[in-house]
Amino acid sequence: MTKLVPEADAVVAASRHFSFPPPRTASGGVVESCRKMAAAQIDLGAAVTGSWLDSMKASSPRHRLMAPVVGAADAEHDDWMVRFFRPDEKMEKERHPSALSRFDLLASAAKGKQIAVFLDYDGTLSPIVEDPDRAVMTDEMRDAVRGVAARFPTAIVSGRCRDKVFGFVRLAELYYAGSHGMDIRGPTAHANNHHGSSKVTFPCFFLFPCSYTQKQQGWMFDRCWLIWPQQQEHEGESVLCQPAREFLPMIEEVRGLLEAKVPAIPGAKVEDNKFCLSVHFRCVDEKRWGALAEQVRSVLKDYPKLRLTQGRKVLEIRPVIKWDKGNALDFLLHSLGYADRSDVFPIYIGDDRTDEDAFRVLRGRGQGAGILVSRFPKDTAASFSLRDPAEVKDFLHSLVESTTT
Ligand SMILES: O=P(O)(O)OC[C@H]1O[C@H](O[C@H]2O[C@H](CO)[C@@H](O)[C@H](O)[C@H]2O)[C@H](O)[C@@H](O)[C@@H]1O
Repeated sequence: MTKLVPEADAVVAASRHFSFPPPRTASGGVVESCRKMAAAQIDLGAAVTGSWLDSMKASSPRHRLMAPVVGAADAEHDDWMVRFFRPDEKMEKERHPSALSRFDLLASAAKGKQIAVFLDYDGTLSPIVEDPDRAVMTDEMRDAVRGVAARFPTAIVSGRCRDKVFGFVRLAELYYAGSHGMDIRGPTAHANNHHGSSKVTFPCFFLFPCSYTQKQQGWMFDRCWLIWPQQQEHEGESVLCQPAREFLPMIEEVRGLLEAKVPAIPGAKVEDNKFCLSVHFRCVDEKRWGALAEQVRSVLKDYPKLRLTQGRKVLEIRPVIKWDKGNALDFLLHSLGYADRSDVFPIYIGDDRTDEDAFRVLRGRGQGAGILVSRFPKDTAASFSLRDPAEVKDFLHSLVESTTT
């Protein structure tokens, strides 16, 4: 049976929005710009150089593991939400109000704008569990996501391998950004999609037949796939963006090395996320965390083109290119043709540190809302909060209801 994890460790969230298909660009299109953006942002100093063990402990604070009574944690959370709240002041003055109880704030900010929804997976759409292979999503959550996707461009933005997260979500009408945004693909089905914002402005190798769209009062292309031969995975699959393609052989090599070493630490597990790797230590005795960190370090020292980041009880190994969920959000906004529009309202929901990159993008754009999923107060660039996936589901339903005429 899937074991739910009772604690809440370090988390943060972000949001993203796509409009499809991508706009034409002078530099050769959105894939080319994806390549250039990645190349321009190589982060040579990102490898963890301090104490890995300290960092692992810091990301798993004891007070979160040992919150003595639920009431105490609740009080702390409420304080976090309302610390700077004054009813007459603007949204920014409220610290991280609940996106549910202050749905009115969010709805009024979004009024008249094109909403787009970006969803992290683990800890956001599915509860954190001990076995990463069992982090399934409920049918109720799937229905909620389906409802949102029928109204707004919707994307899953996950650290997982894209195929794997698709296997959990199983909704073909969504955009998927796997491997922390290093593997982005558009929808493969439209399923009652009435976004009303799709315009074909991008040169494509394949165009699907166009159709008359009443809402737009004109002929529109239903769908358009860009096939970039170098990055195509298999026949018929379209890939929008894979900025770390050249790192695949290296990641594969490191995966083999880690899989040979890591099982020596009981409970440790290597997960292949295609353009990145996860080394899980949720089930490792804390006394062995240092040994695990040393195993990983001994492998990575020979790979200066890889860097290490941390998630929830997981060490994440990825290419040194500066490409994260924030870049993926930017890319998708460009792809949707929303990048320069002021009437767009991207909503990004996530629970992990990696989602902060996307929250920051929203802050930088001065658009939309980042919603952090967390039971505990945290430093975050998000504007709103939700406690857990159950509240995320309720929020998604509220979003649909508030925009149903
Ligand atoms: O960006 P995300 O979709 O949130 O993915 C981040 C990582 O999520 C998964 O690990 C986390 O969830 C597991 C299942 O609940 C849990 O066992 C683990 O401790 C968490 O770190 C996934 O397995 C990783 O590969 C992702 O990088």
